[in-house]
Amino acid sequence: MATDSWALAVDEQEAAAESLSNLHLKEEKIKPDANGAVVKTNANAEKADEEEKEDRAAQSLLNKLIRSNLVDTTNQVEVLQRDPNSPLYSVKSFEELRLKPQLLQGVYAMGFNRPSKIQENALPLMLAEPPQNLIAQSQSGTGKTAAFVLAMLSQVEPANGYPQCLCLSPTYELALQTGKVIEQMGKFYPELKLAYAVRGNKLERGQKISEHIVIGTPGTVLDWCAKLKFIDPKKIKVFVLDEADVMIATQGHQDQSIRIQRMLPRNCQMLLFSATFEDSVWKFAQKVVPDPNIIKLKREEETLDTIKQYYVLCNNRDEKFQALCNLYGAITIAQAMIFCHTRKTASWLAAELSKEGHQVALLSGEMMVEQRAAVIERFREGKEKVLVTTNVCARGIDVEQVSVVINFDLPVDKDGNPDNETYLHRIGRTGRFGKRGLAVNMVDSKHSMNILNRIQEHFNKKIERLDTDDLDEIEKIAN
Ligand SMILES: Nc1ncnc2c1ncn2[C@@H]1O[C@H](COP(=O)(O)OP(=O)(O)OP(=O)(O)O)[C@@H](O)[C@H]1O
Repeated sequence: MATDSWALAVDEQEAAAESLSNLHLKEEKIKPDANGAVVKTNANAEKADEEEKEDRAAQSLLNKLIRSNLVDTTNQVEVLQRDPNSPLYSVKSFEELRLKPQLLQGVYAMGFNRPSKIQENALPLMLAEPPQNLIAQSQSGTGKTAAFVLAMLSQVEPANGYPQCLCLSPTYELALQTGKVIEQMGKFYPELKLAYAVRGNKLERGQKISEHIVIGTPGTVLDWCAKLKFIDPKKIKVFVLDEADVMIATQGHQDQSIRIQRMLPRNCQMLLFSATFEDSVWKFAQKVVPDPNIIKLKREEETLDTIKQYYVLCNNRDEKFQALCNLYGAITIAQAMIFCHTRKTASWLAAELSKEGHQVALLSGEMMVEQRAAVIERFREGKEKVLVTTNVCARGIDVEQVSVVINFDLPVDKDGNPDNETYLHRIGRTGRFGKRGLAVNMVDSKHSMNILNRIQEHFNKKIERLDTDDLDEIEKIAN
């Protein structure tokens, strides 16, 4: 039991450290805005909330930085119309939307041939006359940002030199990412101007903003609307709340967003987007989007059906390392990801593997988000065949071509129970990428054997024992 609680303590410590490093990441780069809205540097205060918030924002940014394609899905979009009697429009081409020619040109220049699943339904709703309110949820990468950017760009009247669209993002970095999409899509629309309401962007008092679209974080946007009056909120026609799930995990952002929303005119179009839809997100969404249409796109389900699962019985960490070395030739036929419980173990393991002459990449929470994105990018390009990482750091990252997963430590939650969801996400495959895969779990104590058994029971899928001293067996799994 002592080792279990030790492992737990380490896990918690590491998870906290991962998140704290994200705090540093922000502190180094950015100072809090006048409203103090950004990051509390006193990490002990409101610890849990802050960690969660920083973690989610960092994950979201990381996914954006490494994504090169639309995440496609075979699931159907669920649409709940405010007026169930009105016809349900969906479009299969961008032409059907009768966009301004400059915008259509921008869309095609981005390489979009046809609307994504969520865009098929969301775009006609958002571009309808009169404009409709919308709450939309679908996983990251399904085309939400592109959808609302197109909606904002369509509504702007460039002759009016004042802000007409307002978009809230949870962090400075995420605001910049969305700004980039606006700039790309509006490339052939040069008269259209964009302003960033983020800390550090100081304007002279008494000034009015002439840009048509303002994108920023809630604290600064609230200042610009209420205290400094750079923006006249009464003239806003489209209000977008992006990454609502990340937003509400951030202390203060929910209240600030609501205060901004209350300043907008009644006929302003309200749009809210989120990758997930927990109760708290839903409650928030209802507060800021009156009379909404609702669009949901379920995540593609992952299964363990095409995965060969094994476990290796060891007595300690060194034996696990030895087993891994025995397996190394077999697993590096493809690309492999190795998951560790803590950062310390991940660094140790990467160093030991390097000493053995193996070329491995290490993805760690200590790195800045951009550095992490670079590591993943190199791995995706196949520059390294093995990526060593921790659960916290790699949560929510999709590296599709990985067909071998090694759980150097089994995934457990904060209470020390099996983390089945993480196990499935690490190892499972969606129908679309229905490739075969291989998972090897390292077990080094009674406790971890118990975790493994519970995982096995949960999924009702047998995990076979593998003897890594037996070369024939190793050969068998590699094929
Ligand atoms: N219709 C489309 N056709 C092809 N690619 C698209 C289309 N719409 C968006 N994309 C691309 O797909 C990727 C994901 O799109 P987008 O960022 O809009 O998704 P998202 O749902 O907003 O993700 P996140 O929740 O992470 O912000 C981007 O690289 C984007 O350029």
